[in-house]
Amino acid sequence: MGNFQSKLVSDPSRVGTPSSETDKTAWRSYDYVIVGGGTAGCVLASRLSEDRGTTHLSDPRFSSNQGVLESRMPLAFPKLFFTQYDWNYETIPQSALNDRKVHWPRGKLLGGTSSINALLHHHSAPEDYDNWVKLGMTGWGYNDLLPYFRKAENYTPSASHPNVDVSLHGSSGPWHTRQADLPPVCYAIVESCEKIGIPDFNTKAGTIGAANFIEFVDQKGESDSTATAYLTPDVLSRPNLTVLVEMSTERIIFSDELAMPRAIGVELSHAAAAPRYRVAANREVIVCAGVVGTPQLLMISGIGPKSELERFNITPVSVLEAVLSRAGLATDMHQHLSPGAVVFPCKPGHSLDNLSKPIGAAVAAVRWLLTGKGPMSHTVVPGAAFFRSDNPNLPFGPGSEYLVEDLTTGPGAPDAELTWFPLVAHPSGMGMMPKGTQGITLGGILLQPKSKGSITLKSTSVWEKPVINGNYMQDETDLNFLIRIVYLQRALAQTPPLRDLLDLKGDVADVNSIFWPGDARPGTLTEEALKKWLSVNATSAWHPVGSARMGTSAKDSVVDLELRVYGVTALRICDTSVFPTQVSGHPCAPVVAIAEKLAELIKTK
Ligand SMILES: Cc1cc2nc3c(=O)[nH]c(=O)nc-3n(C[C@H](O)[C@H](O)[C@H](O)COP(=O)(O)OP(=O)(O)OC[C@H]3O[C@@H](n4cnc5c(N)ncnc54)[C@H](O)[C@@H]3O)c2cc1C
Repeated sequence: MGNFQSKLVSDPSRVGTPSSETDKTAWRSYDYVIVGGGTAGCVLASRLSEDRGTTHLSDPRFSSNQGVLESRMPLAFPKLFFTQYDWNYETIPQSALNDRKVHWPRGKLLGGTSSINALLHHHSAPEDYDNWVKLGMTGWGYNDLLPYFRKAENYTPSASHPNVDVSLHGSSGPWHTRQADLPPVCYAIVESCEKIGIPDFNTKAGTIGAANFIEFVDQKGESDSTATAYLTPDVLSRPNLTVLVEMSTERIIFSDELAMPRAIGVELSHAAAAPRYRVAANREVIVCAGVVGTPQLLMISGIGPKSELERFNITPVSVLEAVLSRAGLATDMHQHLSPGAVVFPCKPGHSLDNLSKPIGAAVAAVRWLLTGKGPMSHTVVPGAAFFRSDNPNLPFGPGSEYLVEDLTTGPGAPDAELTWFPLVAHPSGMGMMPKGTQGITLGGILLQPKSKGSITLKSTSVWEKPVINGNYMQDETDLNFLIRIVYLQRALAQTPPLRDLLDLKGDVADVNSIFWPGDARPGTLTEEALKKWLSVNATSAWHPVGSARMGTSAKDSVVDLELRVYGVTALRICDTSVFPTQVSGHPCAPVVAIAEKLAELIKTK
């Protein structure tokens, strides 16, 4: 479409037709209308516009990723939390988490959550996808997706990481990945992991293992979101691509003239009370609004569970019970849960805690600006160990007494992850601690929790956030997993070479100290105290998926195997909401691979 000089368009009158115009043939039209310029949306916009099909991409309010320094400086991503670039969702009070509301950050700028995330490039376990095939999703196994993981990626090997199996990585895709130079403590942790029985995970030996991550950071040391990777100046200058910003899609419009409703366009606006504009989709509307935005928009547009549509008097277009809603019920939104940050004191010179001093941060920032190197050029959570909580050879200590179920996707897949931060992280993992404190932090992720969450409409307006219920730790097995993770963290800290860098005294008796339970006095580490600590510190690990899942039947899923929404035509979904089940790792590279696969599928039809 169009001859826009501006690469990002924020004036809806230039791209749409006022909603007062009822003659659909008069609406401005595009071949594809992509709702949501997030992680998956940017991939689709870029790939679909390669062949000059017409693409229109929309993203709400806070427009460009350009000029947002914290989105380009790898270590700085937590600084975007609670800002205008974060949707700032939160759950309702969680009874098992001391009635706390849990923050759910989501990116509100081009690139979506890939513009505010921790930059970890991880495929998750092959069995996760092979399990999708077992559930009937032919064509979505690991070997089906691997070419798309590779197609997206432009990996630069590093002499300091010779174990990486490069056959699993692409070398000519748009998305730059690499390994960073990290503080020595990060390598010491990997060595200690090997000593307790968790080997390197970057090899063909499998996804159970420990390593410092490959990060989506380019050769200049800058974060590479899908916006910077896929919407380059060249792509943005394509005459057939219009990227619309500072706006929300308020609803999908369907034609009622056919036997099966057809998505014919969307309605957009700047603000709840602003004028509305319509754009028509000649071929398809593709919703990429993310795990919260997608089910919300579907329900508001008439696609969702009968009871939820009735509750808000929404005219049904397609009744699909699997769109997440159902107030108060645990449905199938998969998520990840973290026990919280366990901090261990360390000897001087081994952590990045100098960055908590303004002068230390300023020197590091200037170094990064001038050279692209130094601590600002890598993520704050650079490595992890993936393991099975039922591995009898791991030193869970007293944690072994807490029973866990096998909820993994296969014998080679992990159910838990132990992460590390080379500094003292705030208890919620998002900030720096008081001056003078030196330490390293071990985090953790329960990868396959038994408790599932739900999303419910609050109103019929996209301008009002929906109700999110994480439903965390409603099943005791989830609590038991977290207890095992904490005991494994303590065992790791006691293992050289990590132990030699730490300053452990084992005498912290105050359960409110940042060094409890990491350096706890043994007698204080009672079951009651640890469970209380977990209820106060456990939090979301930022990976909800599956709120509009793929499946073989409209009875228990929302999209078919080509990501087409059941019960309507010309409407697809492509984002983490379509994951049929949770992956036992990090979902950003998987959703990019899914978007690459869908783009090819659409282009070759
Ligand atoms: C803090 C944090 C750290 C993370 N770290 C990692 C990591 O290191 N590695 C990893 O693999 N995963 C990580 N994740 C998870 C991962 O980033 C996300 O799962 C993934 O990026 C989600 O992609 P998506 O396409 O589903 O949605 P998003 O990227 O969130 O995109 C959705 C887009 O839709 C837009 N939108 C919503 N509603 C509307 C509407 N009505 N109209 C128009 N646009 C709309 C949003 O603004 C957004 O741009 C992290 C997540 C968080 C929050």
